[in-house]
Amino acid sequence: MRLGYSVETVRAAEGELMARLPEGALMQRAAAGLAAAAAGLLGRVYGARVVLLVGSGDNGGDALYAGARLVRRGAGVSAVLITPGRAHTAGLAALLRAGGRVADDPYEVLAAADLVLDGITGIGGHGGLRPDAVPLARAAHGSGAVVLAVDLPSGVEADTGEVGGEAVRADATVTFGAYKTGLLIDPAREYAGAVRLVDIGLGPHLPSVPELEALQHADVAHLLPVPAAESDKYRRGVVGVVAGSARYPGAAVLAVAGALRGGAGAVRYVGPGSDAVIARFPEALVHGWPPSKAGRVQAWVVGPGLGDSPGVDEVLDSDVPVLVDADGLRGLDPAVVRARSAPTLLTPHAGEAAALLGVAREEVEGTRLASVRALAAKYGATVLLKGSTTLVADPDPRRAVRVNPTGTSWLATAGSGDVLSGLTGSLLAAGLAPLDAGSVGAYLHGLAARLVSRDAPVSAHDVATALPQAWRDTTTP
Ligand SMILES: NC(=O)C1=CN([C@@H]2O[C@H](COP(=O)(O)OP(=O)(O)OC[C@H]3O[C@@H](n4cnc5c(N)ncnc54)[C@H](OP(=O)(O)O)[C@@H]3O)[C@@H](O)[C@H]2O)[C@@H](O)CC1
Ligand SMILES: [K+]
Repeated sequence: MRLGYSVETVRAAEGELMARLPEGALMQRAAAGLAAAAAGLLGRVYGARVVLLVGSGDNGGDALYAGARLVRRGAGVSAVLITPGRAHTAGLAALLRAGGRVADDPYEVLAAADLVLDGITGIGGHGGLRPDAVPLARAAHGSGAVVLAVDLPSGVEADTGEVGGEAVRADATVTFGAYKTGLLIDPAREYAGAVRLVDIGLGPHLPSVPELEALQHADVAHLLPVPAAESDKYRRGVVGVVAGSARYPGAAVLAVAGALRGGAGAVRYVGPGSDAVIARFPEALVHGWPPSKAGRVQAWVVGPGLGDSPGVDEVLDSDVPVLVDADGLRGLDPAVVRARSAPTLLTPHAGEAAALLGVAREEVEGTRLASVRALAAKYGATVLLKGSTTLVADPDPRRAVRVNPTGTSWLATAGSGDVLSGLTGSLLAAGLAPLDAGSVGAYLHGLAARLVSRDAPVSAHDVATALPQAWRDTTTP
């Protein structure tokens, strides 16, 4: 599991650790890790041209000390001081002592740089880059040099992943002690490039529950349902799907395609897409209206391609977990969801989430973490917010929000959400808790898309077909 922490949590842990160490020791650990990563990116340090963008805080201090280490290995290092006279005093002295220099013309050194260390702001920065830093960040980006962000790309919000104004676009980021939540969430995640964590000994001082969790293969393998020897299809779980309409029969087929590959022992389908479903999947059990007469299920999926067809009220009336997606979310009443005796999992994209919250879509896209938490609180439900970084929030605000690391922009394709609904509903029926079902579903779905896409467009059908391979990949050590 990759864990993300808020600035407040990181600062508290740093404070505890710093109290036990000699002054400056923590910054030296950070600078050593940063210099090693910089050397790795450069390949050959001797003779390389390195530029440090140095802000007025400790983030600039890290860059200056790392710069001093690179000078000692033969690099030519120039510091660009964003606010001259306010750079980290001891760090600047160390750089100059080692043989580094302060740049006379920032744009000249940037144009010739092999590597730029972005030490303008770290966890102390707010509100995007200030105007004096903006042209320098742009020049770094346009220079052809590798841009390595110190702790965070300067200008992104460390806690939320929001990017309020301009920010540094990094090729890679070295972050200290713990992932900051913003590094795992778009849009900031995109600005960070490849993120490497440098251990500075913070671990024992961090709380056991982070703000954010990203599952990795081993976590998913641990959560996936495995049938016992004596399992029959009913014990493995039966998932019911209410989806599709005369207008969108394909949504029914795709939701069932996902459900058949999510570990449940059987899939029941109820709705106007029966003919299409049975023609494609003879193994599905199709039933006439209403869902309550379809026989026992352990979880329902309702909504994909439903149009104005009924189904949501009937399914929410049941006493088993329900996943509500797409058309099922339209006008969904929080009181009805809150009154349910079994868990509910909502799976909106940003537009649907915006409608449920009564805000603009852009607001949800720019504040994904706050939005998913707000929806989970409003509905008393688990919420999976689909998008460039899919987030899953539990209704209990003390639980960490899960962030999906396997997404790919090729997944933004018609019908892929229907596959995800079916898959995740199937995991619910197989007995996973909603937070686990949502995060494991998103993980497998993203991985399946990557497997079939390999940087080319994919169809939702392809994604469903690749799910068994994604499952196998996560469970094969
Ligand atoms: N604590 C530790 O143990 C360790 C911390 N470490 C490192 O320290 C970093 C945190 O350092 P920090 O707290 O000094 O804040 P930091 O991110 O440098 O920025 C604050 C300065 O930036 C300025 N500024 C603010 N907004 C701005 C903007 N939009 N655009 C431009 N400038 C802006 C603001 O200026 P002011 O408002 O005062 O004018 C203020 O002076 C952390 O990320 C990690 O790298 C590591 O060494 C490991 C040990
Ligand atoms: K930075």
